[in-house]
Parts: sequence; structure tokens; C-alpha cells
Amino acid sequence: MGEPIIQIQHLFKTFGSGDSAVHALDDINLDIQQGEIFGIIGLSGAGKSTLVRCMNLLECPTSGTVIVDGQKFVWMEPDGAEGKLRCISERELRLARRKITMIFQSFNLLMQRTCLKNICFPMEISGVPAAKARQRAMELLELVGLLEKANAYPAQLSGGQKQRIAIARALATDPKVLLCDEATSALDPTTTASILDLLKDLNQKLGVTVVVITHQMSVIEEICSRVAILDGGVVAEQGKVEDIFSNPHTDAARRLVYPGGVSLEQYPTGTRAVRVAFNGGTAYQPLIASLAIDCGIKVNILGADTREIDGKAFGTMLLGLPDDPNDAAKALSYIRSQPNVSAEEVEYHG
Ligand SMILES: Nc1ncnc2c1ncn2[C@@H]1O[C@H](COP(=O)(O)OP(=O)(O)OP(=O)(O)O)[C@@H](O)[C@H]1O
Repeated sequence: MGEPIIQIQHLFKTFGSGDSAVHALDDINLDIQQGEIFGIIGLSGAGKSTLVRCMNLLECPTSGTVIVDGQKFVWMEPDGAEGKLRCISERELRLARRKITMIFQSFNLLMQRTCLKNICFPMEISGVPAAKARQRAMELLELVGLLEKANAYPAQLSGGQKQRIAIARALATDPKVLLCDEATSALDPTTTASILDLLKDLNQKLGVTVVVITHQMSVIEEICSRVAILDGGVVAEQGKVEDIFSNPHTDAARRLVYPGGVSLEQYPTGTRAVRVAFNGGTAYQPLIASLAIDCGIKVNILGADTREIDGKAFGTMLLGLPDDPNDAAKALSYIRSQPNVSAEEVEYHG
């Protein structure tokens, strides 16, 4: 992994004004490194689409800075509804936009053109000679495993095949960054897995940076090395996927990582518990049993949501603490002394 390819600094985007103003993005800061697979996840309305449109320079932020491949675009506080772009020409903006291409949930293929011609299309626009474009398109068809579909029309393809063609088309102009906006959301799990494998493969073979925008944690888990969690227009958390999975700090992260919820809400007000996070030990420690044997303290499991990533155990467990404060403190310090485990005391106040 190298230098940052996309940097977002103090990015704000407000739609409308006055009472009806919507703060879609509120001081976003992100660095995406060259060659990585970076995930942006958030529930509906979190601001993902707005962030993506600012990132590929199609939307004017209200204010903030977007740096693409070292080139800096600064928007200043506006007089009117839109931020004003400073220090850069429209031509430079056009050139920078070409460094980032996109694939979508709905594929957006041209239905009247064959697969081959779909892939040639962006090259035609950027003036690549027809023979060269055709040759490159055939290479790309091979890369995405659909050489035999060169002369087929999109309507003759499955969803997964359409997305492969869209990926080939997005790569035709040798972008530095491929933005995947809910690219697998319309696909079944098996097809999703094959598209994610393809993206991983292309990232390794071509070195293209991949940014995955999704509402599905499983997608992030499958291919991303780092992730930013967007919630209500702010980055609630960002970091390595395994760190956030093992120990989500914010409610937004917990909702996404463990939607089944290890939550205290169904317990009476005042219930004290400890949220235990397993941080990638090779196996789950038989914690409850050893607490009983070593300390003579019995705790109840109130909830558990655990999973394995890369063969390592991650997840959280919610354990009810004993009513006796001394026993509770003893249990807590015992849990905290275990390797690959961290613990946070939680209390539900209704
Ligand atoms: N053109 C617009 N005018 C007014 N409000 C907008 C506009 N575009 C987005 N918003 C608002 O900004 C907020 C963020 O929307 P955005 O589409 O970026 O979220 P999202 O995370 O992509 O959601 P989804 O997953 O449902 O597409 C929402 O409250 C939305 O209503």
C-alpha cells in the first residue's frame, strides 16, 4: 500500500437552507490509500451516495477539500447554495474525474450495444483509435471471464455477467480508482461472492484502488481491508475491518456489525453487564467456565454475536454481572486479564 490516492478533508454538504436544510455530510475526513480495498458503509440516508458523488467530483460540496492523486480541489463556504471551487480549472477537474470510474447496482449498460461495444464506449469518447479500443476490450473481456459474450447484448446476460461487463467497461480507461456503489446489492449470494472475488483479483492484478460503498457488512467483511462507517452524515468510526469488527466503539458500528444486536434493551433498567469483545484469538476462550472455576463467579450470557474472519475469532458477548459489587469487580478484572479479549462495562438505563 502506498500514498493516499483520495483524501477528503473537512467535507460538508448541505442541501437546502434554513429550517429545511439537510446536512448530508458534516465534516468528513478520510484517506484512501493507493492499491487498497476500502469500504464505506452506512444505513439508508447516512450520506453514502452524496459522499461518493463528492469523491468522484461530480457533486459540488458546500465546503471542504478533495485530493485526487495529489491534485487538490478546494471548495469554499458559499454565498449561495453551492460551494465555489477554488484554485483549479474545469479542464483539470475533467482530467481528475477520469481517474475515477464507477459501477452501480443497476449496471447501467447500453442495451442497444453489444458487450464489446459497451466496453469500447468510454474509449471512443476519450479518442482511443477503434482498433486499439477493440483489442483492449477483448483483453478486458478475458480478464472478467466473458470472452465468449463479446457479441452478446446485455439483455442476454445474467445479473452477474452484466456486472462483469460493467466492470470491464469501468476499467477500459485505466482508472486509478474503481468506485463500486452497491454493486452487488441486486445479486444473489453466490453471484455476489463471485463478483467480490473478481474485484479482489483485479485489485491485485492491476493495482487499481477499489472503494466499495454498501449497506451490507458481509461485503465489507469479504473484501475490504479498511472501512469507514457513515452515520447521519458523519464518520462514526474508521479503521481496519478486523479492529472494527472485533471491538466496535460506536452505536452506529455496533448496529452494522452485529445487527442481531447484543443489546441490553430487553433487560430491566439498571441491569449491569459487561460487553466482552474477542479480538482475533484463534479460538473463543471458554471464559464462562474458567470464571466459575478460577473465581467461583457465575455469570449469565445475555447475548452473543460472534464470527470468524480469516480464521480468527471476533465478536461480542454480553454477560450479566453479579449483583454483588465485589464479585462484579472481580469478574471484570478477570475477564480483562484474558489474552485477546477486551471488556467494557455497560448499564441499561431504559
Ligand atoms: N438532492 C438532494 N436534495 C435534498 N436532500 C438530499 C439530496 N440528496 C440527498 N439528500 C439527503 O441527504 C441525506 C443523505 O442522502 P444519501 O442519498 O447520500 O444517503 P445514502 O446513505 O446514500 O442513502 P441510500 O443508501 O438510501 O441511498 C438524506 O437525508 C437525503 O434525503
